[in-house]
Amino acid sequence: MDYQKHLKILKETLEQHKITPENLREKRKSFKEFPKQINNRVVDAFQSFAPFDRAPVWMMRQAGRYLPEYREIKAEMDFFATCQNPFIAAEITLQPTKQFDIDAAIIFSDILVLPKMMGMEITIEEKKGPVIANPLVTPDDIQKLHPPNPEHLEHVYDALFLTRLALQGKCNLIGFCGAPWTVFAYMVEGGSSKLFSKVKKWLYLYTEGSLQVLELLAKESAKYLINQVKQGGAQVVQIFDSWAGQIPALDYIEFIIPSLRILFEDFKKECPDTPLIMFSKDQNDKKVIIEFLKLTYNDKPLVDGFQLDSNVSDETLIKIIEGNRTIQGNLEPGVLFGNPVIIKKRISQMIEKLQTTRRYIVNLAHGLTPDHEVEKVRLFVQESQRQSKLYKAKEILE
Ligand SMILES: Cc1c2[nH]c(c1CCC(=O)O)Cc1[nH]c(c(CCC(=O)O)c1C)Cc1[nH]c(c(CCC(=O)O)c1C)Cc1[nH]c(c(C)c1CCC(=O)O)C2
Repeated sequence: MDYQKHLKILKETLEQHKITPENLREKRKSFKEFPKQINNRVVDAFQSFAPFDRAPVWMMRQAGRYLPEYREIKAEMDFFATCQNPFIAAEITLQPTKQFDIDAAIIFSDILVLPKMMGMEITIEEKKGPVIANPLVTPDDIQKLHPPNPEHLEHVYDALFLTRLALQGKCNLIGFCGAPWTVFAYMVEGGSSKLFSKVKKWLYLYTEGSLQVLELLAKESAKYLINQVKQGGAQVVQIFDSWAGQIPALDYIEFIIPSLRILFEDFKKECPDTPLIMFSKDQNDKKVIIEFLKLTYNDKPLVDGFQLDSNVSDETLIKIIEGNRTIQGNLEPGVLFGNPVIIKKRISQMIEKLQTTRRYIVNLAHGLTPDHEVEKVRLFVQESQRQSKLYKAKEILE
């Protein structure tokens, strides 16, 4: 397949830097300095005193099937093939930055890329989502897992590098990985699940084996994120714990946070200045946030910001603000199915509530889905920026 014809946004960058499939790796490894950062709003949202005109805006799953230009590529390529081709992955990452005036690009990849490289056989099937052919059934299966061959993840760093070059400093670049618990849940359930009974059986019956896998994933995820920053040029990282809400806060604190702590600490030892955002979806209990706030390394926070879903309580919000951490979120993406009146109203309410802190990044409560409309997404971006500016101006007048 001639994938090169799909490289529309990236074309100019490739020509300018004379990058070809043959020399990409070598160019990246010998590269010195990325273009100067013109828009640093997302990184600045982690510093209380950075200059501020409005809150930054980006959206989870901003690259994906709701964009016709993504569907065009996807019609010809398998999902993991798009992730593994750094040119295509960079092109798809850039697509939403052409459509909307967003302040960050998040690298096009998937949380399942890492377990795929650790021995899990994963495909993404239409309508079903991820399907794993060799799930972990009993603790004996842990032997099937192996650390990823570092070579096999280089394509992700290549894609980040190409994207960072092409962005020309016009917005920040975010790297990511799945949280150990969520990745483990896929590895055991064999795909998406409603009940999560298999992974719960592991956690409560095969506890030792579960903790062993969680720790292995934590260590490998940290290395992966460090490389996304140091090799690829990611400026912020986010950890997606999509299934955090499947177990009670008590168990999350006892069984899950210790592995996250390993991940955070390993990462921060190598990348102390790169902001880290944690997304523990549907796990907004104040007790969990307090545990995260307690985690430090060299007296510096391990978690710099929290991606929040729409159910967050005022008590939890106050803890985060008092802890001087950044808030990201949290408009229910379903609101964007509504008419402009309700969309604008909900954005206004979100900003009134969350922009009370300088450390705020506008986002959704979870990802965009294939049924979102490009024009409504555009309205979200534009209206969030407009209202954020107005809110800031009002604050100055008061
Ligand atoms: C749980 C999870 C996964 N992947 C991810 C999560 C955590 C966030 C969340 O809770 O949504 C994270 C993810 N997946 C993808 C990104 C890319 C960057 C972005 O635009 O945000 C990110 C950040 C691309 C993708 N990952 C996937 C797609 C759809 C693949 C396709 O085009 O067919 C995309 C664009 C596949 C995937 N991958 C996964 C699922 C459940 C699916 C199927 C969902 C679907 O079909 O929409 C696992």
